[in-house]
Amino acid sequence: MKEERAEMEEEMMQQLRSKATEFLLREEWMESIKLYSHLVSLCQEQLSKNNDDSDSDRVSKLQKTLRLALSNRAEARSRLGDFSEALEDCDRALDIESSHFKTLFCKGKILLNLNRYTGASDCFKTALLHLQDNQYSETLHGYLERCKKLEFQSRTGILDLSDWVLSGFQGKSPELAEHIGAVEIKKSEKSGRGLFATKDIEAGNLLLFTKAVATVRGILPEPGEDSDSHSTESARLVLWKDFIDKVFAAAMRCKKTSGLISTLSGGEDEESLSVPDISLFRPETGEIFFSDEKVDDMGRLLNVLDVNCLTEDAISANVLGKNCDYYGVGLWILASFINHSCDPNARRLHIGDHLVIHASKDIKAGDEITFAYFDVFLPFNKRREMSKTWGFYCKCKRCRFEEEISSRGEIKEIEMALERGSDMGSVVVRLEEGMRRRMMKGKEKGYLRASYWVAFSGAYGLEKTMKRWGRRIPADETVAESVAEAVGGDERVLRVAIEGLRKRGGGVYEMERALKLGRGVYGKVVKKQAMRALLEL
Ligand SMILES: C[S@@+](CC[C@H](N)C(=O)[O-])C[C@H]1O[C@@H](n2cnc3c(N)ncnc32)[C@H](O)[C@@H]1O
Repeated sequence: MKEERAEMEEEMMQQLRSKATEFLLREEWMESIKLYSHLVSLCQEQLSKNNDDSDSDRVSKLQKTLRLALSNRAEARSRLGDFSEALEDCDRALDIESSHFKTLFCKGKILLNLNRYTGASDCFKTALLHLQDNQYSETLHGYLERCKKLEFQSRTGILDLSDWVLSGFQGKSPELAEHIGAVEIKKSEKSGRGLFATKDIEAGNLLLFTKAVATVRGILPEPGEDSDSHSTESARLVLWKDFIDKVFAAAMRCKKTSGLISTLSGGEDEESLSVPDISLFRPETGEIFFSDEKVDDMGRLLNVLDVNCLTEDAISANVLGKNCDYYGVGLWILASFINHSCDPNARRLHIGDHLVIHASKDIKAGDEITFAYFDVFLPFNKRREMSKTWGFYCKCKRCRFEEEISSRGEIKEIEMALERGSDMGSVVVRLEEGMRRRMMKGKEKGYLRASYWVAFSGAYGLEKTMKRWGRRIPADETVAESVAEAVGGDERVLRVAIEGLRKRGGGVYEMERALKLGRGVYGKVVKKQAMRALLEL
């Protein structure tokens, strides 16, 4: 009787196993997970019943089936991006057979996806030791190479995208690691928390690079002949809805993601928010217990996204590769702790779904890291309006200085001349002479030149204007450098500097100056030759 039942149970398990495998092979992951889960329960039930069974053959057969079910369920779960649960399955399968090739391979791929390069590498190495079929050898070596490259990037924060840039951004964007440099989260004098440097950082060096929780991209119709602002807005709303769904799904799939999202500001009283330890954001920190997870509160999630999302085409960002043709929005968790300044010391670069943040000026240990939320090449009053739409008043050094002088007659005259559409050359001359009279120096000059950048670029761009005013206007490269030193450069400043360089037929020294400006704008992500290609030099 007992034997008969055992036979029936065995047959049932066989059927389950072959059906589940069929779904797995057909890539019907959900169905196969369902059946493997059933098989796992049956095996566990049988094993507990056979605890004291003297039939060791049967116990070992059951263990084998359980190991197979766990290993295959891990594969299916990982294909759905359910990495935490897939990892648990792998560990359980490896507890049964620590050298099981398929499970080691699957676990390695999962750890690689979770940016845990050393753990992934260990799995691939152990899998190589237990390789029975040489056809996998090349694949495993390929994975080991990838782990090595990504671990180096992650540890050193050094990227070299030269080949990709020199190929004209052909193919997919390069695979990037997660890197958190010399930074920490602390209370900020601006509001709530901010990101701070823990070491001196040279301009161009990378502060962090990180993959988005989710991104969406699309082409927004330009308001014009074929569409109006209403259709642009509806297209944006469709993308936004898709984005919310993606963030929600990512948070539901991974407890760590959901916990980290819950540390972000939802625009409430920021002073009351706690300061999370930077180690929580490191990929090696696995599952974490968060006491106040609030991600299933849709209202709060929407507020968090509203406060923390970044658009790729912002003026303070550069986009490399094909994404620059799209409107893109994303959520990058650690970058969300960076506050705004009109006198920023960092910029961002978008590569695929990665955000790369670099120092756009030299940063001292203890300084707060800031980037611009909006265009800071605008006069003080315009910037104030912009920061108001973000719900704060910027009180950075530059704003404090410009607020103080904003009521002066000469500033008012310059603004009126700009409004009247006066000759840009005369506006620049008026500003430069005013600064000379007031004996302004260094950064103060850079601040005002950035604020009235439109006048400078307008003047440099018109031969007629330069003929008339040229002798009373400082050289384009001098202005570009003083602006970059004060508020960090951007592509517009670079363009003016490079145009000037071209006109003068630029020597080695001038070329070096342009490359230095380029490193401030793009960061040190390419070697010299590729930087020249980026700058079209
Ligand atoms: C992306 S979060 C930055 C991190 C935020 N301070 C925190 O504690 O989570 C954006 C919010 O920070 C605040 N913020 C950013 N820059 C600021 C600034 N310069 N002055 C005042 N508040 C600022 C605003 O409340 C803004 O909505």
